Amino acid sequence: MSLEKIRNFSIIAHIDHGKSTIADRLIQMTGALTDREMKEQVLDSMDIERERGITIKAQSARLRYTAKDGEEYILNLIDTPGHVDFTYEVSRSLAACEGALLVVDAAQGVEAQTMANVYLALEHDLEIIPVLNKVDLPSAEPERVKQQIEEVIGLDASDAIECSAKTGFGIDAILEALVKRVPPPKGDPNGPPKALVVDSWYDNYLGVVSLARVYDGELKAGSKIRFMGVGMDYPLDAVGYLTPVLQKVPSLKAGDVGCVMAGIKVVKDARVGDTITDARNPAPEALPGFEEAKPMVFAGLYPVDSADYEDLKEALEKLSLNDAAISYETETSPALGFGVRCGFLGMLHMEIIQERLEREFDLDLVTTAPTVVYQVELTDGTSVEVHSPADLPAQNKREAILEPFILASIMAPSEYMGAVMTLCTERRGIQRDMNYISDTRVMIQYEMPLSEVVMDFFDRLKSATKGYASLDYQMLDYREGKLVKLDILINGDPVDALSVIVHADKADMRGRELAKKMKEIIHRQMFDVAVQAAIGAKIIARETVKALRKNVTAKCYGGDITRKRKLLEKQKAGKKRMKQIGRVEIPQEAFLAVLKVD
Ligand SMILES: Nc1nc2c(ncn2[C@@H]2O[C@H](COP(=O)(O)OP(=O)(O)OP(=O)(O)O)[C@@H](O)[C@H]2O)c(=O)[nH]1
Repeated sequence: MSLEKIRNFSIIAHIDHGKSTIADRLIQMTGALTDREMKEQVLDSMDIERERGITIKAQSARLRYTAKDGEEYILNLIDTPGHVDFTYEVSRSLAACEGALLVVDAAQGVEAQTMANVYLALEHDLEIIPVLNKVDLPSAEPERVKQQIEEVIGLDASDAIECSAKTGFGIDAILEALVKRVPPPKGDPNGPPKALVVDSWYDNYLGVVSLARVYDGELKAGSKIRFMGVGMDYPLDAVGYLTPVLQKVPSLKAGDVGCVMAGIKVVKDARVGDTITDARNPAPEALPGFEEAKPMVFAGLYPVDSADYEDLKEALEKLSLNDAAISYETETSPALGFGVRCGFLGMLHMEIIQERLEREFDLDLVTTAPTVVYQVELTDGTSVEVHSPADLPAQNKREAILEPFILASIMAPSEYMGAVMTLCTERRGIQRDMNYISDTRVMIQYEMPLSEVVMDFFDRLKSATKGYASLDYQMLDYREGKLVKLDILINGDPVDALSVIVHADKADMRGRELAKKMKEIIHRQMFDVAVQAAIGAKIIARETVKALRKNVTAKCYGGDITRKRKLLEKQKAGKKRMKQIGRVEIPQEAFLAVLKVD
Protein backbone atom coordinates (compact mmCIF):
# COMPACT_ATOMS: atom_id res chain seq x y z
CA MET A 1 0.00 0.00 0.00
CA SER A 2 1.53 3.31 -1.01
CA LEU A 3 1.82 6.02 1.61
CA GLU A 4 -0.74 8.09 -0.29
CA LYS A 5 -3.47 5.59 0.62
CA ILE A 6 -2.78 5.47 4.36
CA ARG A 7 -4.46 7.63 7.02
CA ASN A 8 -3.36 7.42 10.64
CA PHE A 9 -5.74 8.91 13.19
CA SER A 10 -6.82 8.95 16.83
CA ILE A 11 -10.07 9.80 18.49
CA ILE A 12 -9.94 12.37 21.24
CA ALA A 13 -12.88 12.97 23.50
CA HIS A 14 -13.91 13.70 27.03
CA ILE A 15 -14.93 10.62 29.04
CA ASP A 16 -18.35 9.32 27.98
CA HIS A 17 -18.68 11.50 24.91
CA GLY A 18 -18.73 8.35 22.78
CA LYS A 19 -15.19 7.55 21.70
CA SER A 20 -15.52 3.77 22.04
CA THR A 21 -18.96 3.67 20.42
CA ILE A 22 -17.71 5.62 17.41
CA ALA A 23 -14.64 3.37 17.15
CA ASP A 24 -16.92 0.33 17.16
CA ARG A 25 -19.05 1.85 14.42
CA LEU A 26 -16.04 2.58 12.25
CA ILE A 27 -14.86 -1.00 12.65
CA GLN A 28 -18.32 -2.30 11.85
CA MET A 29 -18.85 -0.04 8.81
CA THR A 30 -15.54 -1.02 7.24
CA GLY A 31 -16.41 -4.69 7.70
CA ALA A 32 -13.34 -5.44 9.75
CA LEU A 33 -15.36 -7.68 12.04
CA THR A 34 -18.45 -9.76 11.57
CA ASP A 35 -21.36 -8.96 13.84
CA ARG A 36 -20.69 -12.09 15.85
CA GLU A 37 -17.12 -11.02 16.52
CA MET A 38 -18.30 -7.54 17.28
CA LYS A 39 -18.57 -7.64 21.01
CA GLU A 40 -20.32 -4.76 22.64
CA GLN A 41 -17.16 -2.74 22.97
CA VAL A 42 -14.28 -4.28 21.07
CA LEU A 43 -11.68 -1.74 21.95
CA ASP A 44 -12.07 -1.77 25.69
CA SER A 45 -10.77 -5.24 26.23
CA MET A 46 -10.11 -5.49 29.93
CA ASP A 47 -12.90 -6.41 32.34
CA ILE A 48 -12.20 -3.61 34.76
CA GLU A 49 -12.23 -1.12 31.94
CA ARG A 50 -15.57 -2.34 30.79
CA GLU A 51 -17.07 -2.14 34.24
CA ARG A 52 -15.77 1.35 34.80
CA GLY A 53 -16.45 2.35 31.23
CA ILE A 54 -13.03 3.83 30.65
CA THR A 55 -10.20 2.96 28.31
CA ILE A 56 -6.99 2.08 30.06
CA LYS A 57 -4.78 0.38 27.50
CA ALA A 58 -4.65 1.83 24.04
CA GLN A 59 -5.45 -0.60 21.25
CA SER A 60 -5.87 0.03 17.61
CA ALA A 61 -7.43 -1.28 14.44
CA ARG A 62 -6.42 -1.26 10.78
CA LEU A 63 -9.48 -0.64 8.67
CA ARG A 64 -9.89 -1.08 4.91
CA TYR A 65 -12.19 1.49 3.43
CA THR A 66 -13.28 1.99 -0.17
CA ALA A 67 -13.97 5.70 -0.47
CA LYS A 68 -16.46 7.47 -2.73
CA ASP A 69 -13.60 8.07 -5.20
CA GLY A 70 -13.53 4.29 -5.72
CA GLU A 71 -10.05 3.91 -4.21
CA GLU A 72 -9.23 1.66 -1.28
CA TYR A 73 -7.64 3.32 1.74
CA ILE A 74 -6.11 1.97 4.92
CA LEU A 75 -7.34 3.81 8.00
CA ASN A 76 -5.25 3.12 11.07
CA LEU A 77 -7.19 3.96 14.19
CA ILE A 78 -4.94 4.41 17.20
CA ASP A 79 -6.97 4.30 20.38
CA THR A 80 -5.87 6.49 23.27
CA PRO A 81 -6.40 6.08 27.00
CA GLY A 82 -8.96 8.55 28.30
CA HIS A 83 -7.77 9.69 31.71
CA VAL A 84 -5.45 12.37 33.03
CA ASP A 85 -3.12 9.80 34.59
CA PHE A 86 -2.16 8.57 31.12
CA THR A 87 -1.29 11.85 29.38
CA TYR A 88 2.11 10.59 28.26
CA GLU A 89 0.54 7.57 26.54
CA VAL A 90 -1.98 9.86 24.87
CA SER A 91 0.78 12.14 23.63
CA ARG A 92 2.65 9.17 22.10
CA SER A 93 -0.49 7.89 20.36
CA LEU A 94 -1.10 11.36 18.93
CA ALA A 95 2.52 11.65 17.83
CA ALA A 96 1.94 8.57 15.65
CA CYS A 97 -0.99 10.17 13.79
CA GLU A 98 -1.56 12.82 11.16
CA GLY A 99 -5.16 13.48 12.14
CA ALA A 100 -7.65 13.23 14.96
CA LEU A 101 -11.38 13.10 15.35
CA LEU A 102 -12.38 15.49 18.09
CA VAL A 103 -15.57 13.97 19.46
CA VAL A 104 -17.78 16.28 21.50
CA ASP A 105 -21.11 15.28 22.99
CA ALA A 106 -23.61 17.55 21.25
CA ALA A 107 -25.73 17.74 24.37
CA GLN A 108 -22.92 18.34 26.86
CA GLY A 109 -20.52 20.50 24.93
CA VAL A 110 -16.81 21.05 25.48
CA GLU A 111 -15.33 19.66 28.71
CA ALA A 112 -11.97 20.01 30.46
CA GLN A 113 -10.56 16.76 29.07
CA THR A 114 -11.53 17.78 25.53
CA MET A 115 -9.45 20.93 25.84
CA ALA A 116 -6.40 19.16 27.23
CA ASN A 117 -6.41 16.58 24.46
CA VAL A 118 -6.96 19.14 21.71
CA TYR A 119 -3.93 21.08 22.90
CA LEU A 120 -1.88 17.88 22.78
CA ALA A 121 -3.13 17.22 19.23
CA LEU A 122 -2.33 20.78 18.14
CA GLU A 123 1.17 20.41 19.57
CA HIS A 124 1.63 17.50 17.19
CA ASP A 125 0.24 19.49 14.23
CA LEU A 126 -2.63 17.09 13.66
CA GLU A 127 -5.50 17.81 11.32
CA ILE A 128 -8.44 17.96 13.71
CA ILE A 129 -11.91 17.01 12.51
CA PRO A 130 -14.61 18.11 14.96
CA VAL A 131 -17.38 15.53 15.34
CA LEU A 132 -20.58 16.26 17.23
CA ASN A 133 -21.86 12.98 18.60
CA LYS A 134 -25.23 12.02 20.08
CA VAL A 135 -27.26 14.28 17.78
CA ASP A 136 -30.10 11.75 18.25
CA LEU A 137 -30.61 13.05 21.78
CA PRO A 138 -33.47 15.53 22.14
CA SER A 139 -31.18 17.71 24.25
CA ALA A 140 -28.53 17.90 21.49
CA GLU A 141 -27.64 21.41 20.40
CA PRO A 142 -25.10 20.95 17.61
CA GLU A 143 -25.12 24.57 16.48
CA ARG A 144 -24.44 25.85 19.97
CA VAL A 145 -21.64 23.32 20.51
CA LYS A 146 -20.07 24.24 17.16
CA GLN A 147 -19.98 27.84 18.25
CA GLN A 148 -18.45 26.77 21.53
CA ILE A 149 -15.72 24.81 19.72
CA GLU A 150 -14.88 27.92 17.72
CA GLU A 151 -14.92 30.30 20.65
CA VAL A 152 -13.33 28.16 23.32
CA ILE A 153 -10.89 26.03 21.38
CA GLY A 154 -10.40 28.33 18.42
CA LEU A 155 -11.00 25.63 15.80
CA ASP A 156 -13.01 26.16 12.65
CA ALA A 157 -16.18 24.13 13.22
CA SER A 158 -18.04 25.14 10.06
CA ASP A 159 -17.55 21.69 8.55
CA ALA A 160 -17.88 19.76 11.80
CA ILE A 161 -19.60 16.41 11.30
CA GLU A 162 -22.84 15.69 13.08
CA CYS A 163 -23.29 12.04 13.96
CA SER A 164 -24.93 9.54 16.22
CA ALA A 165 -22.82 6.55 17.09
CA LYS A 166 -25.99 5.04 18.48
CA THR A 167 -28.01 5.08 15.24
CA GLY A 168 -25.07 5.06 12.83
CA PHE A 169 -26.01 8.44 11.35
CA GLY A 170 -23.04 10.39 10.01
CA ILE A 171 -20.46 7.59 10.36
CA ASP A 172 -20.00 7.46 6.56
CA ALA A 173 -19.27 11.20 6.57
CA ILE A 174 -16.56 10.61 9.18
CA LEU A 175 -14.90 7.96 7.00
CA GLU A 176 -14.93 10.28 3.96
CA ALA A 177 -13.57 13.18 6.00
CA LEU A 178 -10.69 11.02 7.25
CA VAL A 179 -9.71 10.23 3.66
CA LYS A 180 -10.15 13.79 2.38
CA ARG A 181 -8.87 15.88 5.27
CA VAL A 182 -6.18 13.88 7.06
CA PRO A 183 -2.87 14.09 5.22
CA PRO A 184 -1.12 10.81 4.31
CA PRO A 185 1.96 9.90 6.38
CA LYS A 186 5.40 11.02 5.19
CA GLY A 187 8.49 8.91 5.46
CA ASP A 188 11.42 7.37 3.64
CA PRO A 189 10.51 3.78 2.72
CA ASN A 190 14.15 2.97 1.95
CA GLY A 191 15.93 4.57 4.90
CA PRO A 192 17.08 2.80 8.07
CA PRO A 193 13.97 1.67 9.97
CA LYS A 194 12.50 3.98 12.59
CA ALA A 195 9.28 3.11 14.42
CA LEU A 196 7.60 4.63 17.48
CA VAL A 197 6.19 2.36 20.21
CA VAL A 198 2.67 3.66 20.99
CA ASP A 199 1.55 0.80 23.21
CA SER A 200 2.90 -2.44 24.68
CA TRP A 201 1.05 -5.19 26.41
CA TYR A 202 1.79 -8.69 27.64
CA ASP A 203 0.21 -11.66 25.97
CA ASN A 204 0.41 -15.07 27.62
CA TYR A 205 1.29 -16.82 24.37
CA LEU A 206 3.23 -14.20 22.43
CA GLY A 207 5.06 -12.40 25.25
CA VAL A 208 5.18 -8.61 24.91
CA VAL A 209 3.37 -7.26 21.85
CA SER A 210 4.16 -3.67 20.90
CA LEU A 211 2.05 -1.50 18.68
CA ALA A 212 4.35 0.65 16.56
CA ARG A 213 4.04 3.34 13.94
CA VAL A 214 6.74 2.95 11.28
CA TYR A 215 8.15 6.26 10.03
CA ASP A 216 11.02 5.16 7.80
CA GLY A 217 12.22 1.88 6.32
CA GLU A 218 10.77 -1.54 6.94
CA LEU A 219 10.61 -3.86 9.96
CA LYS A 220 10.98 -7.41 8.62
CA ALA A 221 10.09 -10.54 10.53
CA GLY A 222 13.31 -12.50 11.05
CA SER A 223 15.53 -9.40 11.28
CA LYS A 224 17.19 -8.13 14.44
CA ILE A 225 15.66 -5.05 16.03
CA ARG A 226 16.88 -2.57 18.60
CA PHE A 227 14.89 -0.55 21.15
CA MET A 228 17.01 2.58 21.13
CA GLY A 229 15.86 4.11 24.42
CA VAL A 230 16.49 1.06 26.59
CA GLY A 231 19.34 -0.10 24.32
CA MET A 232 18.33 -3.75 23.89
CA ASP A 233 18.43 -5.98 20.77
CA TYR A 234 15.99 -8.78 19.97
CA PRO A 235 15.31 -11.12 17.06
CA LEU A 236 12.03 -9.95 15.50
CA ASP A 237 9.86 -13.08 15.62
CA ALA A 238 6.83 -11.72 13.84
CA VAL A 239 4.96 -8.59 12.80
CA GLY A 240 1.27 -8.11 12.06
CA TYR A 241 -1.75 -5.88 11.76
CA LEU A 242 -4.57 -5.53 14.25
CA THR A 243 -7.75 -5.83 12.23
CA PRO A 244 -8.55 -5.68 15.28
CA VAL A 245 -7.76 -9.43 15.36
CA LEU A 246 -4.00 -10.00 14.92
CA GLN A 247 -3.05 -10.85 11.34
CA LYS A 248 0.62 -11.68 10.75
CA VAL A 249 2.42 -10.21 7.72
CA PRO A 250 6.03 -10.47 6.46
CA SER A 251 6.91 -6.84 7.23
CA LEU A 252 5.69 -3.42 8.37
CA LYS A 253 6.56 -0.58 6.03
CA ALA A 254 6.89 3.19 6.33
CA GLY A 255 3.53 4.73 7.20
CA ASP A 256 2.19 1.46 8.66
CA VAL A 257 0.86 0.91 12.16
CA GLY A 258 1.23 -2.66 13.36
CA CYS A 259 2.35 -5.11 16.00
CA VAL A 260 5.89 -6.14 16.75
CA MET A 261 6.59 -9.41 18.56
CA ALA A 262 10.13 -10.07 19.68
CA GLY A 263 9.88 -12.50 22.59
CA ILE A 264 10.27 -9.69 25.14
CA LYS A 265 9.36 -10.73 28.68
CA VAL A 266 8.25 -7.49 30.36
CA VAL A 267 6.66 -4.33 28.98
CA LYS A 268 9.28 -2.20 30.76
CA ASP A 269 11.71 -3.35 28.04
CA ALA A 270 9.38 -2.20 25.24
CA ARG A 271 8.30 1.13 26.62
CA VAL A 272 5.79 3.48 25.09
CA GLY A 273 7.70 6.29 23.41
CA ASP A 274 10.81 4.22 22.56
CA THR A 275 12.15 3.99 19.00
CA ILE A 276 12.59 0.63 17.26
CA THR A 277 15.26 0.37 14.58
CA ASP A 278 17.18 -2.40 12.78
CA ALA A 279 20.16 -3.51 14.86
CA ARG A 280 22.23 -4.11 11.69
CA ASN A 281 21.17 -0.91 9.92
CA PRO A 282 20.33 1.43 12.79
CA ALA A 283 18.80 4.89 12.43
CA PRO A 284 21.36 7.56 13.37
CA GLU A 285 19.07 9.00 16.03
CA ALA A 286 15.93 8.03 17.90
CA LEU A 287 12.57 9.78 17.55
CA PRO A 288 12.17 12.64 20.03
CA GLY A 289 10.06 12.53 23.19
CA PHE A 290 11.09 9.30 24.94
CA GLU A 291 10.39 9.57 28.67
CA GLU A 292 10.56 7.16 31.56
CA ALA A 293 7.25 6.62 33.31
CA LYS A 294 7.43 8.76 36.42
CA PRO A 295 5.28 7.73 39.37
CA MET A 296 3.54 10.70 40.97
CA VAL A 297 1.80 9.04 43.89
CA PHE A 298 3.10 6.44 46.33
CA ALA A 299 1.27 4.24 48.80
CA GLY A 300 2.13 1.30 51.03
CA LEU A 301 0.34 -1.98 50.27
CA TYR A 302 0.28 -4.49 53.10
CA PRO A 303 -1.35 -7.91 53.13
CA VAL A 304 -3.90 -8.19 55.94
CA ASP A 305 -2.47 -11.63 56.65
CA SER A 306 1.32 -11.31 56.72
CA ALA A 307 1.56 -14.88 55.41
CA ASP A 308 0.37 -13.46 52.05
CA TYR A 309 3.43 -11.25 51.62
CA GLU A 310 5.13 -13.53 49.09
CA ASP A 311 1.86 -13.78 47.15
CA LEU A 312 1.66 -10.00 47.02
CA LYS A 313 5.16 -9.74 45.60
CA GLU A 314 4.46 -12.44 43.05
CA ALA A 315 1.22 -10.72 42.01
CA LEU A 316 3.02 -7.38 41.54
CA GLU A 317 5.68 -9.11 39.47
CA LYS A 318 2.96 -10.49 37.23
CA LEU A 319 1.19 -7.15 36.96
CA SER A 320 4.38 -5.37 36.03
CA LEU A 321 4.80 -7.74 33.07
CA ASN A 322 1.97 -5.69 31.60
CA ASP A 323 2.40 -2.30 33.20
CA ALA A 324 5.58 -0.34 32.62
CA ALA A 325 4.39 2.48 34.87
CA ILE A 326 4.09 0.59 38.13
CA SER A 327 7.12 0.53 40.41
CA TYR A 328 7.51 -1.07 43.81
CA GLU A 329 10.00 -1.86 46.50
CA THR A 330 9.88 -3.80 49.72
CA GLU A 331 8.90 -1.79 52.77
CA THR A 332 8.69 -2.71 56.41
CA SER A 333 6.53 -0.81 58.76
CA PRO A 334 6.80 -1.37 62.49
CA ALA A 335 3.02 -1.08 62.54
CA LEU A 336 2.00 -3.05 59.49
CA GLY A 337 4.82 -5.52 59.05
CA PHE A 338 6.10 -6.54 55.61
CA GLY A 339 4.65 -4.84 52.58
CA VAL A 340 5.59 -2.92 49.48
CA ARG A 341 5.80 0.77 48.66
CA CYS A 342 4.21 1.19 45.25
CA GLY A 343 4.52 4.09 42.82
CA PHE A 344 1.62 5.02 40.53
CA LEU A 345 1.02 7.52 37.73
CA GLY A 346 -1.96 8.95 39.59
CA MET A 347 -4.99 8.11 41.67
CA LEU A 348 -6.85 6.20 38.98
CA HIS A 349 -3.81 4.09 38.22
CA MET A 350 -3.51 3.31 41.92
CA GLU A 351 -7.15 2.28 42.18
CA ILE A 352 -6.85 0.02 39.17
CA ILE A 353 -3.77 -1.77 40.51
CA GLN A 354 -5.31 -2.18 43.95
CA GLU A 355 -8.47 -3.59 42.47
CA ARG A 356 -6.62 -6.01 40.22
CA LEU A 357 -4.50 -7.27 43.13
CA GLU A 358 -7.61 -7.94 45.14
CA ARG A 359 -9.77 -9.28 42.35
CA GLU A 360 -7.40 -11.22 40.15
CA PHE A 361 -5.01 -12.38 42.82
CA ASP A 362 -7.45 -12.70 45.68
CA LEU A 363 -5.36 -10.66 48.09
CA ASP A 364 -6.73 -8.75 51.06
CA LEU A 365 -4.74 -5.57 51.39
CA VAL A 366 -4.46 -2.63 53.68
CA THR A 367 -3.44 0.47 51.76
CA THR A 368 -1.85 3.43 53.45
CA ALA A 369 -2.80 6.98 52.50
CA PRO A 370 -1.21 7.89 49.17
CA THR A 371 1.55 10.50 49.26
CA VAL A 372 3.03 12.63 46.54
CA VAL A 373 6.78 12.76 46.00
CA TYR A 374 8.46 15.43 48.13
CA GLN A 375 11.90 16.87 47.51
CA VAL A 376 13.66 17.51 50.77
CA GLU A 377 16.71 19.76 50.92
CA LEU A 378 19.06 18.83 53.72
CA THR A 379 21.31 20.95 55.88
CA ASP A 380 24.40 19.30 54.37
CA GLY A 381 23.48 20.75 50.95
CA THR A 382 22.21 17.50 49.43
CA SER A 383 18.60 16.67 48.67
CA VAL A 384 16.48 13.51 48.78
CA GLU A 385 13.18 12.38 47.29
CA VAL A 386 10.70 11.24 49.90
CA HIS A 387 7.97 8.77 48.95
CA SER A 388 6.62 8.12 52.41
CA PRO A 389 6.03 10.33 55.47
CA ALA A 390 7.91 7.71 57.49
CA ASP A 391 11.06 8.50 55.48
CA LEU A 392 10.99 12.24 56.11
CA PRO A 393 14.40 13.22 57.51
CA ALA A 394 14.36 14.63 61.05
CA GLN A 395 13.52 18.27 61.50
CA ASN A 396 17.04 19.32 62.47
CA LYS A 397 18.44 17.76 59.28
CA ARG A 398 15.96 19.49 56.94
CA GLU A 399 16.51 22.79 55.23
CA ALA A 400 13.30 22.83 53.18
CA ILE A 401 10.51 20.59 51.88
CA LEU A 402 9.40 21.09 48.29
CA GLU A 403 6.09 19.74 47.02
CA PRO A 404 4.72 19.22 43.47
CA PHE A 405 2.26 21.78 42.10
CA ILE A 406 -0.25 21.24 39.35
CA LEU A 407 -2.32 23.49 37.13
CA ALA A 408 -5.92 22.33 37.54
CA SER A 409 -8.46 23.30 34.89
CA ILE A 410 -12.03 23.00 36.02
CA MET A 411 -15.18 23.53 33.99
CA ALA A 412 -18.56 23.87 35.62
CA PRO A 413 -21.86 25.70 35.26
CA SER A 414 -21.47 29.28 36.47
CA GLU A 415 -23.89 28.91 39.37
CA TYR A 416 -21.45 26.51 41.06
CA MET A 417 -18.38 28.72 40.64
CA GLY A 418 -18.62 30.05 44.19
CA ALA A 419 -18.50 26.53 45.59
CA VAL A 420 -15.64 25.55 43.27
CA MET A 421 -13.59 28.57 44.27
CA THR A 422 -14.18 27.94 47.97
CA LEU A 423 -13.03 24.35 47.56
CA CYS A 424 -9.92 25.34 45.61
CA THR A 425 -8.99 28.00 48.14
CA GLU A 426 -9.42 25.52 50.99
CA ARG A 427 -6.96 23.30 49.15
CA ARG A 428 -4.35 26.08 49.00
CA GLY A 429 -5.20 26.90 45.39
CA ILE A 430 -3.99 30.07 43.68
CA GLN A 431 -6.37 31.29 41.00
CA ARG A 432 -4.75 31.82 37.64
CA ASP A 433 -7.52 32.32 35.13
CA MET A 434 -11.27 32.35 34.68
CA ASN A 435 -13.23 32.43 31.41
CA TYR A 436 -16.82 32.12 30.39
CA ILE A 437 -16.96 29.45 27.69
CA SER A 438 -20.66 29.98 27.13
CA ASP A 439 -23.42 31.95 28.82
CA THR A 440 -23.67 29.37 31.54
CA ARG A 441 -20.34 27.56 31.76
CA VAL A 442 -17.09 28.75 33.21
CA MET A 443 -13.55 27.43 32.97
CA ILE A 444 -11.34 28.25 35.89
CA GLN A 445 -7.68 27.47 36.47
CA TYR A 446 -5.90 27.08 39.77
CA GLU A 447 -2.35 26.31 40.74
CA MET A 448 -2.59 23.78 43.52
CA PRO A 449 -0.35 21.47 45.51
CA LEU A 450 -0.83 17.94 44.12
CA SER A 451 -1.09 16.61 47.67
CA GLU A 452 -4.33 18.55 48.14
CA VAL A 453 -5.85 16.95 45.05
CA VAL A 454 -4.65 13.41 45.57
CA MET A 455 -7.36 11.86 47.60
CA ASP A 456 -10.88 13.19 47.54
CA PHE A 457 -10.66 16.46 45.62
CA PHE A 458 -12.50 15.12 42.59
CA ASP A 459 -15.28 13.63 44.75
CA ARG A 460 -15.64 16.91 46.58
CA LEU A 461 -15.68 18.84 43.33
CA LYS A 462 -18.37 16.58 41.94
CA SER A 463 -20.57 16.94 44.99
CA ALA A 464 -20.06 20.72 45.11
CA THR A 465 -21.29 20.95 41.51
CA LYS A 466 -23.93 18.18 41.52
CA GLY A 467 -21.70 16.20 39.17
CA TYR A 468 -21.46 18.92 36.51
CA ALA A 469 -17.77 19.77 36.85
CA SER A 470 -14.98 18.31 34.82
CA LEU A 471 -11.35 18.41 35.84
CA ASP A 472 -8.04 18.13 34.10
CA TYR A 473 -4.56 18.82 35.41
CA GLN A 474 -0.96 19.04 34.40
CA MET A 475 2.24 19.10 36.41
CA LEU A 476 3.84 22.48 36.92
CA ASP A 477 6.85 22.40 39.24
CA TYR A 478 8.12 21.87 42.79
CA ARG A 479 7.65 24.64 45.34
CA GLU A 480 8.81 25.10 48.87
CA GLY A 481 6.03 24.66 51.40
CA LYS A 482 5.64 25.15 55.14
CA LEU A 483 5.16 21.45 55.69
CA VAL A 484 5.30 19.34 58.82
CA LYS A 485 4.82 15.70 59.68
CA LEU A 486 1.72 14.90 61.68
CA ASP A 487 1.92 11.65 63.68
CA ILE A 488 -0.82 9.58 65.20
CA LEU A 489 -0.07 7.71 68.42
CA ILE A 490 -2.14 4.78 69.55
CA ASN A 491 -1.73 4.09 73.26
CA GLY A 492 1.41 6.18 73.24
CA ASP A 493 3.10 4.53 70.26
CA PRO A 494 3.42 6.39 66.96
CA VAL A 495 1.90 4.39 64.08
CA ASP A 496 4.17 5.10 61.13
CA ALA A 497 1.52 4.12 58.60
CA LEU A 498 -0.83 6.80 59.89
CA SER A 499 1.62 9.70 59.56
CA VAL A 500 0.93 12.41 57.01
CA ILE A 501 2.79 15.42 55.71
CA VAL A 502 0.57 18.49 56.00
CA HIS A 503 0.78 22.25 55.74
CA ALA A 504 1.83 23.85 59.04
CA ASP A 505 -1.13 26.26 59.07
CA LYS A 506 -3.55 23.38 58.90
CA ALA A 507 -1.67 20.97 61.12
CA ASP A 508 -3.39 21.75 64.42
CA MET A 509 -6.86 21.53 62.97
CA ARG A 510 -6.05 18.42 60.99
CA GLY A 511 -4.55 16.82 64.09
CA ARG A 512 -7.67 17.46 66.16
CA GLU A 513 -10.02 16.27 63.44
CA LEU A 514 -7.94 13.24 62.76
CA ALA A 515 -7.87 12.18 66.42
CA LYS A 516 -11.65 12.54 66.50
CA LYS A 517 -12.07 10.59 63.31
CA MET A 518 -9.82 7.79 64.58
CA LYS A 519 -11.92 7.59 67.69
CA GLU A 520 -14.97 6.96 65.53
CA ILE A 521 -13.26 4.43 63.29
CA ILE A 522 -11.39 2.35 65.83
CA HIS A 523 -13.78 -0.19 67.28
CA ARG A 524 -14.08 -0.34 71.03
CA GLN A 525 -11.77 -2.87 72.59
CA MET A 526 -11.71 -4.56 75.97
CA PHE A 527 -9.60 -1.67 77.28
CA ASP A 528 -9.36 2.11 76.81
CA VAL A 529 -7.47 3.18 73.70
CA ALA A 530 -5.76 6.57 73.67
CA VAL A 531 -5.51 8.27 70.28
CA GLN A 532 -3.14 11.22 70.09
CA ALA A 533 -2.02 13.52 67.30
CA ALA A 534 1.46 14.99 67.50
CA ILE A 535 3.84 17.23 65.62
CA GLY A 536 7.34 16.26 66.62
CA ALA A 537 7.25 15.94 70.43
CA LYS A 538 4.22 18.20 70.81
CA ILE A 539 0.88 16.48 71.41
CA ILE A 540 -1.86 18.57 69.82
CA ALA A 541 -4.93 16.41 70.37
CA ARG A 542 -6.11 13.48 72.42
CA GLU A 543 -9.19 11.27 72.27
CA THR A 544 -10.10 8.09 74.10
CA VAL A 545 -11.90 5.09 72.69
CA LYS A 546 -13.69 3.81 75.77
CA ALA A 547 -13.44 0.15 76.69
CA LEU A 548 -16.24 -2.15 75.66
CA ARG A 549 -18.26 -3.52 78.53
CA LYS A 550 -20.47 -6.15 77.03
CA ASN A 551 -20.23 -8.80 74.39
CA VAL A 552 -21.82 -7.48 71.18
CA THR A 553 -23.95 -10.54 70.69
CA ALA A 554 -25.51 -9.98 74.08
CA LYS A 555 -27.48 -7.21 72.38
CA CYS A 556 -29.44 -9.78 70.40
CA TYR A 557 -32.66 -10.60 71.99
CA GLY A 558 -33.73 -14.09 72.98
CA GLY A 559 -32.41 -17.05 71.13
CA ASP A 560 -32.64 -15.69 67.60
CA ILE A 561 -29.67 -17.66 66.43
CA THR A 562 -29.77 -16.58 62.77
CA ARG A 563 -29.57 -12.99 63.75
CA LYS A 564 -26.73 -13.75 66.09
CA ARG A 565 -24.89 -15.60 63.35
CA LYS A 566 -25.40 -12.74 60.92
CA LEU A 567 -23.92 -10.32 63.37
CA LEU A 568 -20.90 -12.54 63.92
CA GLU A 569 -20.43 -12.92 60.17
CA LYS A 570 -20.62 -9.21 59.73
CA GLN A 571 -17.94 -8.82 62.34
CA LYS A 572 -15.83 -11.43 60.61
CA ALA A 573 -16.10 -9.66 57.26
CA GLY A 574 -15.16 -6.43 58.99
CA LYS A 575 -12.12 -8.19 60.42
CA LYS A 576 -10.75 -9.03 57.01
CA ARG A 577 -9.42 -5.53 56.70
CA MET A 578 -8.15 -5.03 60.20
CA LYS A 579 -4.54 -4.66 61.18
CA GLN A 580 -3.41 -5.55 64.64
CA ILE A 581 -1.27 -2.72 65.98
CA GLY A 582 0.04 -3.58 69.38
CA ARG A 583 -3.08 -4.76 71.17
CA VAL A 584 -5.41 -2.62 69.07
CA GLU A 585 -7.17 -3.62 65.89
CA ILE A 586 -7.23 -0.83 63.32
CA PRO A 587 -9.63 -1.03 60.38
CA GLN A 588 -8.59 -0.16 56.81
CA GLU A 589 -10.59 3.07 56.79
CA ALA A 590 -8.28 4.51 59.42
CA PHE A 591 -5.33 4.46 57.03
CA LEU A 592 -7.20 6.41 54.39
CA ALA A 593 -8.98 8.70 56.83
CA VAL A 594 -5.79 10.68 57.23
CA LEU A 595 -6.40 12.27 53.86
CA LYS A 596 -10.14 12.56 54.04
CA VAL A 597 -10.34 15.02 56.88
CA ASP A 598 -11.94 18.29 55.82
N1 LIG B 1 -27.86 8.62 22.68
C1 LIG B 1 -26.62 8.36 22.32
N2 LIG B 1 -25.80 7.75 23.20
C2 LIG B 1 -24.54 7.48 22.81
C3 LIG B 1 -24.06 7.82 21.52
N3 LIG B 1 -22.76 7.45 21.45
C4 LIG B 1 -22.45 6.90 22.63
N4 LIG B 1 -23.50 6.91 23.46
C5 LIG B 1 -23.57 6.42 24.84
O1 LIG B 1 -22.73 7.25 25.65
C6 LIG B 1 -22.05 6.47 26.64
C7 LIG B 1 -20.55 6.66 26.54
O2 LIG B 1 -20.09 6.11 25.32
P1 LIG B 1 -18.63 5.48 25.17
O3 LIG B 1 -18.46 5.16 23.72
O4 LIG B 1 -18.38 4.40 26.14
O5 LIG B 1 -17.79 6.76 25.59
P2 LIG B 1 -16.21 6.91 25.63
O6 LIG B 1 -15.92 8.31 25.21
O7 LIG B 1 -15.53 5.82 24.89
O8 LIG B 1 -15.96 6.79 27.14
P3 LIG B 1 -14.57 6.38 27.83
O9 LIG B 1 -14.16 5.05 27.27
O10 LIG B 1 -14.99 6.33 29.26
O11 LIG B 1 -13.64 7.50 27.52
C8 LIG B 1 -22.50 5.03 26.42
O12 LIG B 1 -23.55 4.77 27.30
C9 LIG B 1 -23.00 5.03 24.98
O13 LIG B 1 -23.97 4.05 24.76
C10 LIG B 1 -24.97 8.46 20.63
O14 LIG B 1 -24.67 8.79 19.48
N5 LIG B 1 -26.22 8.70 21.08
